[in-house]
Amino acid sequence: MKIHSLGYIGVHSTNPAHWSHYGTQVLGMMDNSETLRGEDKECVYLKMDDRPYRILVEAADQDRYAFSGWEVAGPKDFADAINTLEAHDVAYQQGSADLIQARQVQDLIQFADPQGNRHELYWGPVSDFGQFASPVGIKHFVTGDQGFGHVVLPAPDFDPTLDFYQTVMGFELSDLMKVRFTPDPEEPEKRLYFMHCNERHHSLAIMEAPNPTGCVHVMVEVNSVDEVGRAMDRRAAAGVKLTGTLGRHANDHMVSFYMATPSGFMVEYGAEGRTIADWNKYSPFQSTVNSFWGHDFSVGFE
Ligand SMILES: Cc1ccc(O)c(O)c1CC[C@@H]1C(=O)CC[C@]2(C)C(=O)CC[C@@H]12
Ligand SMILES: [Fe+2]
Repeated sequence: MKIHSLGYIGVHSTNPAHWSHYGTQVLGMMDNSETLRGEDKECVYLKMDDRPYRILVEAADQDRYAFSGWEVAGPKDFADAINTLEAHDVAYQQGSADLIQARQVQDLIQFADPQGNRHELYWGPVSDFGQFASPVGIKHFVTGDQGFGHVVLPAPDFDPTLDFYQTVMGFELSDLMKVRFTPDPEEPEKRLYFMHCNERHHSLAIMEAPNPTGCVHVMVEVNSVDEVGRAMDRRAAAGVKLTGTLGRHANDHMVSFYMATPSGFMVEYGAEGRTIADWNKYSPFQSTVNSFWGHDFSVGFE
């Protein structure tokens, strides 16, 4: 299947109002819930560009990442995607009219990867082209054809999950890492595979470790390093936990830091990520370091 981009993410929250405050005052997005909320008076829609929303927060009895929404470019790619799922015996659910209305798309299906990570696939987002006006003065998030950003999902059952993303969903490998989480040399290395579906270096990564929050992190990208610095200040002012210090990644060249979200997983807030215009000229590598500099994750365990 041919995926255009990561369109939106869904999170579950025991208190969606926390996400409204976090989304507007820390992330710097707009709360577009008043316009989009239907019957569900609790859910929060966060807007970061000309789309009506890119983060959807649903009230639930658990704080966790809920689903990734993948966009395909039109009805033909949508039909092709369904054929591919059927050919691989992947169970999927057709979205109801109510769900399609709530998501503001033309058509939508839901399915899970072999690990149980939930996905939605849709085409034709509804847009009123309402301008993005950040409550904290961010010029713009880097989205468009590169999509929302990226998501890192847990995949302790690594091989079938990797195969699903590459063979069924059509992601291609950007690069990979083998990570040791403990100093114990007996402990086998865990794989971390970065994959792409457009010019963004990676829209998806899978990590060979469980995560009770349903997600390792999601990344959003702003237009300048100064904007990352201002987000660091807002993070500190709001008393949000820093989980990874500022650094520049070796693979996608992103300058970013990591912090907690109200639903347990982390958000990576970055700028200056590179794009790959021609993947035919690119060759995947294995990196042995996270970053050229920075990105100390030990602060998250303090
Ligand atoms: C290494 C790397 C490259 C590009 C990225 O966008 C990116 O997020 C990362 C770091 C991924 C990852 C993490 O999020 C949590 C802590 C991790 C698991 C590590 O301990 C190594 C890689 C880290
Ligand atoms: Fe990341």
